[in-house]
Amino acid sequence: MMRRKLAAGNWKMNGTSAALAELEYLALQHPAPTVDILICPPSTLLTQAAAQSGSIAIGAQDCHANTSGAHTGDISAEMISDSGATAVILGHSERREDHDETSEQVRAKARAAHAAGLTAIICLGESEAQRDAANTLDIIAGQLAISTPDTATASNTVIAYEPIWAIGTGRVPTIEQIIEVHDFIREKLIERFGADIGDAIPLLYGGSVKPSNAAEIFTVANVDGALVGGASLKAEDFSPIISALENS
Ligand SMILES: O=C(CO)COP(=O)(O)O
Repeated sequence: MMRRKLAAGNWKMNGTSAALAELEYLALQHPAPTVDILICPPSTLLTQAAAQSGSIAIGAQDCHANTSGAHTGDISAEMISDSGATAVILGHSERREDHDETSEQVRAKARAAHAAGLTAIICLGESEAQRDAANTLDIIAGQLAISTPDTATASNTVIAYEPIWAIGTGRVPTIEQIIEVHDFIREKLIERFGADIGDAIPLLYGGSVKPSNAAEIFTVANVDGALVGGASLKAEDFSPIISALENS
């Protein structure tokens, strides 16, 4: 099974218009990539980024489940699509934590994203306490089952495994731990969606991915790319991660 490979950068709440120079520089370094490249800047930069990102696709970091209405401060999937972006990160642990987002809400948002023609990147991950209590696979199974809508296909959905304790900490799971969770997610997707779709949905690893560890992480069969935070902010850091994925 040849799955799409994806190097995705999540800028989180970082970047004013000056950061677009990094995007331009990254696009210049990868004019004809052999993997998909996606940058998710803050929503204030979506339109400008999409207009000048060349070979790099642009995504948002959240959307509302409704198409429009009285939801001050929120943006809809249709608005994201209208900006020129093609994807949206949903259910990131920082949103689950900072905004009390539930997996039910993530599923509604993913449905809205699909309806607007966006790729939904659905994030899952256990806390350190949950891992220590040997609950990782239960947590992942629950988040995956509830957060993923029935509208998921191999072309509109990506699942990202991001252990919370590995985000921004410099701590990375062992390769065995990554294999265990990614194989488990793959099995659950095939169980639910059948082999054609379940085997074709790309799975990303996220959490302290750096140029120094990317190649090793990309050796895992069910790792189809990465969702990168800190190391996606500078082209000089993200570029070697893209190259590692291209060479994997
Ligand atoms: O949360 C992440 C990407 O969504 C990972 O962040 P870091 O790469 O900074 O650990």
